[in-house]
Amino acid sequence: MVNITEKIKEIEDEMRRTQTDHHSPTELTVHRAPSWSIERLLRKLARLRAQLLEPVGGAGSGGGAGFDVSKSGDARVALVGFPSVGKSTFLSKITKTKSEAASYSFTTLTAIPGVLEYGGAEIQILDLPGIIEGAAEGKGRGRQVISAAKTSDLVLMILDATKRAEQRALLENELDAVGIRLNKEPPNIYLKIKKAGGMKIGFQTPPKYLDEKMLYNVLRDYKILNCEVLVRDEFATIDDFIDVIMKDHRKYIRCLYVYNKIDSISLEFLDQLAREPYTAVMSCELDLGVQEVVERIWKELRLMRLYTKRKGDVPDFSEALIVRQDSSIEDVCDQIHRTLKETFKYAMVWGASARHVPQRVGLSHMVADEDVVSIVAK
Ligand SMILES: Nc1nc2c(ncn2[C@@H]2O[C@H](COP(=O)(O)OP(=O)(O)OP(=O)(O)O)[C@@H](O)[C@H]2O)c(=O)[nH]1
Ligand SMILES: [K+]
Ligand SMILES: [Mg+2]
Repeated sequence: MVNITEKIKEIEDEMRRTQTDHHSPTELTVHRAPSWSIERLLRKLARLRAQLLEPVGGAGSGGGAGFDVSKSGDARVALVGFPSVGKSTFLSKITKTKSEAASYSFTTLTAIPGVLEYGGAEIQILDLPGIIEGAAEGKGRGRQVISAAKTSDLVLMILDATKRAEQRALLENELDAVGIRLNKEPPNIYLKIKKAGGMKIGFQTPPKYLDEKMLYNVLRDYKILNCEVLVRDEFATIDDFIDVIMKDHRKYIRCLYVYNKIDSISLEFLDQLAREPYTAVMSCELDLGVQEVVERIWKELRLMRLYTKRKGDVPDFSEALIVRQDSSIEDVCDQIHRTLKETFKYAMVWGASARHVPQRVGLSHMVADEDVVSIVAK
């Protein structure tokens, strides 16, 4: 068998020759459309690199495991997208890690972690191989990529603003197929499986898309014969109900759609993209909007930075304590130490959550971003 890596090298050499043959140095602008022969070589290269991604033993044997990269920092963000949309370029821009970027597809063959430092927080950014249609069924490293996405706190779906609009829905379908629900809350349906007593099905408000018979049939399909169901959402669908039954295999993750390469689209189209929900636009090449995307990442992660202060000392602004939004002093205690709550007497709070500064508060007080907190123990 001919070595794929050698073949790839041959094509890369040929591309280099073609490029220097056809263009004088002054013509070498970034936005130049590739010539026909270059395009052919790029396609060939992508095909070969896709073979490198195929799991040994054929498609589908890649299994459900992600890449062997341990989680670190305060949160994990996965860069998911089709090949060559600029995932690696973005990682190299916002972290100190350099991930190889090139004009051919499947440049990245494994998960490359980088650390984004944001106001004292450390966010792990995972650059991943590009995925293609059929990824959920195990095409390429698709399964592995999707598993990595499943472990993240935020999916950053990187899209190429110059490519057709369907790319977004195609990717969403791939993630949906393995139980990832983007920007969705778990359905508001109560289900308790029991040992006996038959099915008890109730609706809090008259349902629009469901009835008792439909739920009964689904439950029977899943061999759940004894249970209690209360549908609290009048707009719940059968798919929502199945998600509740399959809740151990569902993951609700926030997603930010990021259109890259806006340097190559019209202003009108840019304006249209930027208005879509959960969407940001950027050009890594021209360094446009990149910092805004970083800020959106921080916002979507819904984290807060707190600073601690010892009695009589100045606050320690060198190291932030990272907690989820909607955290109380009790959550803060748990974050600092497992048993701190037991000796907790009161806390002093400076900042946006304090009615007057400082405010003396108890465990149930809700903190705000950039508050300074001093815990006083018994
Ligand atoms: N015009 C333009 N090109 C860009 C931009 N960002 C990245 N590129 C180019 O897009 C190509 C692909 O970039 P990569 O960072 O390798 O893309 P990727 O998504 O990591 O690709 P794979 O790892 O192969 O999936 C490279 O030639 C980049 O120089 C941008 O903002 N505008
Ligand atoms: K690439
Ligand atoms: Mg890459």
